[in-house]
Amino acid sequence: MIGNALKTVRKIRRKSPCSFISAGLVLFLVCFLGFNDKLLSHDAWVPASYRGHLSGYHNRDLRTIFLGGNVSRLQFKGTDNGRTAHKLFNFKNGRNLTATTELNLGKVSSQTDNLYLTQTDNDRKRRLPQAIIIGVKKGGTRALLEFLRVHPDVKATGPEPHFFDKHYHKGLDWYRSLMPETMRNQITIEKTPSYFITKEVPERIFQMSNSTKLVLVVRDPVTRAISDYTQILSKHGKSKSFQSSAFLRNDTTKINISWIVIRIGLYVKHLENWLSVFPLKQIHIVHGENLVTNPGEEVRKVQKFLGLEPVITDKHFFFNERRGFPCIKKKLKHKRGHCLDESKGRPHPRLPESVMSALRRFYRPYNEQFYRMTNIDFNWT
Ligand SMILES: Nc1ncnc2c1ncn2[C@@H]1O[C@H](COP(=O)(O)OS(=O)(=O)O)[C@@H](OP(=O)(O)O)[C@H]1O
Repeated sequence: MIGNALKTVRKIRRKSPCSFISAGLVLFLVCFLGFNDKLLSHDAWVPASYRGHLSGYHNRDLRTIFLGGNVSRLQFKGTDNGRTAHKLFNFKNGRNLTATTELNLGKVSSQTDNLYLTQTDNDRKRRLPQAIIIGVKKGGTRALLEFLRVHPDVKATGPEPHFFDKHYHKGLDWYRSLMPETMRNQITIEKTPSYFITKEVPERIFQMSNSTKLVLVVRDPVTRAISDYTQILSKHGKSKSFQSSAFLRNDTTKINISWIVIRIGLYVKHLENWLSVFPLKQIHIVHGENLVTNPGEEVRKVQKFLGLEPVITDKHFFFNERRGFPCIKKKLKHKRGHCLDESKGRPHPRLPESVMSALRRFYRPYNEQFYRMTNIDFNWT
């Protein structure tokens, strides 16, 4: 039979080469499509809470599903009155499902539901950050980054890249190589608190992208300075006293502005430099004290500023009495959460009241200018 078939094929090729080529083409398409379909079906069933490449998550009753990523086929398997039921979505040319896309799953619903996903183009790659936490040192920048990281649409660098202040000569490709891989719908973010006080940084970030979203966490400059000094003590062991560095000739009315620990707290001066390049609306300011007492509120505002779904809510936070700080649950269903390490929230040395009031007096006019510049009253004493 095979011999006869081969003979017929040879006959057609001799007599009509065109129809032979067309037949071959049709055969190829059939094979390719069939094979392709098999490839698609090789994707595994995954739990509905799967967040992997698609950063998908579902709401409590599992009747709708929210996904991010480009998907060509999405199948939902669950139960309907005890019977297995399927719901299939076919997106012919792929569909970019954003975090707000709602797909109606109809009656398919149960706790054991599974998702079957096929992505056309996940477009995973390293991207330059669209958002940067620019400071301020000791303001609570690590806490904010760790909180934001819980959001499925946020990817962050671990260590501080220090690209725009220390490693600028290495170029943007070097900077990009430090970034985590992201999907198109995800936001890449990094934090380097020294950017805030480095003169050249705003212009350099603007050159990278003038739409970069900037986040600044500020904290009472007096406690910030003591926090900074505490870090110096912990790194260098016994150090000069706070007073001997902060005041000239031990005179509490003569503040040593050239000491970096004092200078960082002149927020208005540094912000002026940023506002010569970026409009204020592109800089979101986080209230550092409120980030400790009401993290849910501050994170909600940051999510809004970054154009993210308000995934992280008050429910994600719990207060750790021993640490005296809020910690975060990566998933609501988790019993335990993630607290920052012991280098955050160190006990501060107690300074004499005369030193404290001299510092408060010194910072007050700068703080008031800062409130006016930002239109926010931080109420620092
Ligand atoms: N949730 C939570 N857990 C722990 N610590 C918290 C938290 N929220 C804010 N903070 C405050 O963050 C301060 C450290 O700030 P930074 O992370 O910006 O420091 S650094 O510039 O990266 O060194 C750190 O300062 P110190 O208390 O002086 O150590 C904390 O007061």
